[in-house]
Amino acid sequence: MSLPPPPDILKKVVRRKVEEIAERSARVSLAEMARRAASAPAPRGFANALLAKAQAGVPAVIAEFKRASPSKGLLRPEADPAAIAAGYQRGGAACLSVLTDRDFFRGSETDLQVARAACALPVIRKDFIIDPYQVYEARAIGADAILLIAACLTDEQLRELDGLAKQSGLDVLIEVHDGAELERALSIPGPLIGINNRDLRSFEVRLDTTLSLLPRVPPDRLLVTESGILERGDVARLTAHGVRAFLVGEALMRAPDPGQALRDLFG
Ligand SMILES: O=P(O)(O)OC[C@@H](O)[C@@H](O)c1c[nH]c2ccccc12
Repeated sequence: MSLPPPPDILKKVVRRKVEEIAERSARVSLAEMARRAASAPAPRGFANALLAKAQAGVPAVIAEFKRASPSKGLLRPEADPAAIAAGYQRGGAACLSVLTDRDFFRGSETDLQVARAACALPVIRKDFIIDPYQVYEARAIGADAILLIAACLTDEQLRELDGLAKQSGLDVLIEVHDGAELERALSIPGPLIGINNRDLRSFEVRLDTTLSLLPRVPPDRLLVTESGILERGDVARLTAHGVRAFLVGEALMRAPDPGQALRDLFG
């Protein structure tokens, strides 16, 4: 895993997504996917689960199921989503995040469905969502929320996908990495703002990304700090600056017992 990253993995992933969406909508039409979305079971309330923890003064943690990533290679390729999701719930997670991208993260829709069925936690579909088709698909497979990454969407796409998600009953986590993206995200109403400490273009991770943008996040938004939270010191540093919500993957997925690792990190 010491190879340098491709110059812009985000572009590469988005190019592949465009192909993937064409393949998928040839198999299951947009209209059919919209029907499946409309008949999916009621969402579990992703944003509310986070807000409840944060308001209670305990860290609101989104614990992530991730088998592999372009930046870290294989983390736990044979992991069992049911066992890990149940462990995350026992470990005190507020919510679950499941990577569904296949080609870059070795995830799948099935991983999300299996993980969600094994616990009572609300689940966010972690993928590169660029098209309404994927929003319906998220709802159809039972997701309670989706991630929208500002870096790969125009303002118009952000608004359209956000609106469609909310109409479908999904909560939305808008992810930003710099001040310009934060301004764009703040123009869209909603309780959650994700700040990704990892630059998806270079893979560089700096917790200072969160700390430097934090003063610009209004108090009526819940800031979710994402990526690179590896040890208790990281949590302490962010908490000391008022951060109340965390998205953590690698540190948990690499541990022998991910649920216990969650407790150790935040307990
Ligand atoms: O494994 P980490 O460093 O704890 O990071 C988790 C999560 O933030 C990361 O997986 C992530 C954040 N935004 C993304 C967008 C796409 C794919 C993955 C991500």
